[in-house]
Amino acid sequence: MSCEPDAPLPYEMLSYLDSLPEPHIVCDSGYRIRAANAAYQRIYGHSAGIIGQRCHQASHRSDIPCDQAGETCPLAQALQSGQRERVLHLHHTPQGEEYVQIELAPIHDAQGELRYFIEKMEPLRMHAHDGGPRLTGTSPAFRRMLEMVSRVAPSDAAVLLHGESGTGKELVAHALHESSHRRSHAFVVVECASLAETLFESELFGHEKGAFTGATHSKPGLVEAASGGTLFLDEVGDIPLGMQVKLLRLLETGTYRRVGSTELRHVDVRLISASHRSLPDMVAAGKFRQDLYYRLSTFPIRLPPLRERREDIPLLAAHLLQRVAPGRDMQLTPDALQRLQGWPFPGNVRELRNVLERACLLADGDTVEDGVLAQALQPEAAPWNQPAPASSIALPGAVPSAPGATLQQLERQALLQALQRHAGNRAQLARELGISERTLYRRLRQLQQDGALAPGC
Ligand SMILES: Nc1ncnc2c1ncn2[C@@H]1O[C@H](COP(=O)(O)OP(=O)(O)OP(=O)(O)O)[C@@H](O)[C@H]1O
Repeated sequence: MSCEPDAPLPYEMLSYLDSLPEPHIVCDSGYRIRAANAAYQRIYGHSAGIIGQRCHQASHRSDIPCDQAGETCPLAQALQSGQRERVLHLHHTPQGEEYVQIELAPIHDAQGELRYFIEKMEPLRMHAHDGGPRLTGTSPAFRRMLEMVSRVAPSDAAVLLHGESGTGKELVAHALHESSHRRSHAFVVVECASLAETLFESELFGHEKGAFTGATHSKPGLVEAASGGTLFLDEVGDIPLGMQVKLLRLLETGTYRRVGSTELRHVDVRLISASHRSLPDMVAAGKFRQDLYYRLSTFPIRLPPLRERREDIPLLAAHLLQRVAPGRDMQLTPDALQRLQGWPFPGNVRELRNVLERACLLADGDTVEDGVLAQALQPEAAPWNQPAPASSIALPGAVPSAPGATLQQLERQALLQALQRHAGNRAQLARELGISERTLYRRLRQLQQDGALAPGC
């Protein structure tokens, strides 16, 4: 533990802090850093330099305390409340800028005087694995969402992530798992939209040998695979009604039965679910059980669409350019960046990623000029703006075009036209539309149910 030499802190306190695995610092009420523990030195490696500095200088490179710079300051809050305070801050660290969960505890002396503040710092894990996509953003809307993530991550509460397609729900689910005590166990994704009703139960709960035709051996389900870890139900609104009651039982009792077995099994999983559809509306329409909805949404988190956090586009673009063109050091010109910031992005971050990937393919060098970007944005716009080609194959129940058509009808028409252009290539079609393959699958299934598309198309 390193500590300021001319005013030694109680040895017992320093020795205790050194035994803790998380980075801790000790501050006085004048914001001065008095000591940093061994974990801090191990992780941040520059503790000697920060002793004697003010905490806002060390973490924010700011000469004024956080609360005077428009941020929440846990030390100022604790001075007022006399209690433990928690906040999420964006810190400068030797590894770059990093979101850190801060828990600050006030320490009193024998006379009840407030003497010190012990600050625990835990980085919020923003990606599923090193080198993988990383949750990126600093806008107020993004930070509000992240604050919720950091609050609920350490608990076992069921979290419901809701927001438009492409806003990063799966990425946030990973961040929740990685920032929880379950991170050394499995994170198992259940793609509810792509599981046929007949398969759902056996996929989720597993089955015994001979339970149904083709069950040649017994097989554990996804719930079992997630034991001790996190089960992520993506597009939870697509769970068949008949299955919802079984899921409810799992949530309420922690028990389930494999298909073809009477044996009741126990499992310990944390549940995170996601939906781009409004579950309360589905409850009102009788398509989703209310009791299950309440059970899943102990802690709901809304993911803001990209249009509510346009300030994040430059940072997101820089991050995504590295991902889509590794090793090329791609940059956008100021004009191109401005064009990007004016784009509506109905497909959110996924659409941004696709546009940038196309732009990198179209650009010859390391710079994406405005003209190239405009070209890259076209395929995103094309399905919504182009009239139906004259040679369009007549599909059963094709919807009318404007005037008088509703937005929903136009969207369906655009999808049918795009489908003709990409016959057979669903992945390419999904990329062009800026939606996930799962979302595309759902939309196609809806068209088939409505009779606008022949089954099997
Ligand atoms: N804040 C973010 N920072 C960096 N990348 C992001 C962010 N949000 C989303 N992405 C990227 O955008 C794409 C879509 O994200 P993701 O699949 O998590 O969205 P989703 O909301 O689950 O979509 P859907 O509802 O269609 O399943 C992914 O490539 C992901 O890495």
